[in-house]
Amino acid sequence: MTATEMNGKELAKKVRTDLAGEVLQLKEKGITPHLTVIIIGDDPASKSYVRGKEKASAEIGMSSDIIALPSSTSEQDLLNQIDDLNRNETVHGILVQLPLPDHINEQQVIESISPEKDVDGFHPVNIGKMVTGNSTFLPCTPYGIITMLKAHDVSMEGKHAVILGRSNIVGKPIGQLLLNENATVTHCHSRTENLTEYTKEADILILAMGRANAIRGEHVKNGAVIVDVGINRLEDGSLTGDADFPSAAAKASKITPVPRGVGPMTITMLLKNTIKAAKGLSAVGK
Ligand SMILES: Nc1nc(=O)c2c([nH]1)NC[C@@H]1CN(c3ccc(C(=O)N[C@@H](CCC(=O)O)C(=O)O)cc3)C=[N+]21
Repeated sequence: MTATEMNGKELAKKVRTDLAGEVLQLKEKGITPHLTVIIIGDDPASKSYVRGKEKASAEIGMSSDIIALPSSTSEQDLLNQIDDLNRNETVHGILVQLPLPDHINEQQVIESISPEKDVDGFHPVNIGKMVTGNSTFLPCTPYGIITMLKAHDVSMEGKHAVILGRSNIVGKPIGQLLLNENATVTHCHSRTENLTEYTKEADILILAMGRANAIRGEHVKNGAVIVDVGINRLEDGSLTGDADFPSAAAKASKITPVPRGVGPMTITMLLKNTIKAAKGLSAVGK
């Protein structure tokens, strides 16, 4: 089989056109959806992602601002900033760019963001709602993946979805969302024995372990749907996924490229969550 490409950049463009319409409607009511991004330190990759979020917000008519703090910022200073943003009614979404410096407790910071402004969907309240299937803010990458699979008519019901990777922001939550779609879900990770026995059985294979070009055609079931969440920067500066694209695409029925796959969908879902926050739909009782 030769796979068709699920192009996230093209789908993102379509979805963002719809979102721009929603922003316009909100603006007519006097509400401009606003996202505040906090970035600590000067990691080039983080800075580039944050610029991407700012640009995407502007393109659909939303407003955003970036609070750039030095890597020496104390945890208390960061918590104080978040507290101000929680109280600021003009701010609808708050995103703290991860990873944080070692001296700051990431979980503490995530829990300090008001669940109603947690457009990343990382707060335990929002994770709990996702698990029970009555979500408010779904985490952006898994939400983007499900949106892509549905847009490409991939049936999930009863299918065996195998996930490689168990991070809090991708591996664990995508498993929950696939389960909510009635897939049969297997989580694999770095300690999994005989990994390829699982990958070869996958109808839907989610690659989120961060190992450049590690999964090749010989590890993939004929006709499988592959979603590649890997973002691996090679020495020559180019970006590649966790799949060895040519050989994996030769076996699969559908596959996402890297770049222009899951990444642009992640940002799109962040915009969608921020608009939802601006509508006040996350507030208790609404
Ligand atoms: N609080 C928080 N929320 C996040 O959502 C978050 C985070 N921290 N930390 C880092 C990761 C990574 N992430 C990406 C989003 C878009 C692309 C993306 O659009 N990539 C483009 C290519 C970009 C390039 O060329 O560098 C693409 O795949 O086509 C990539 C990576 C969000 N993250």
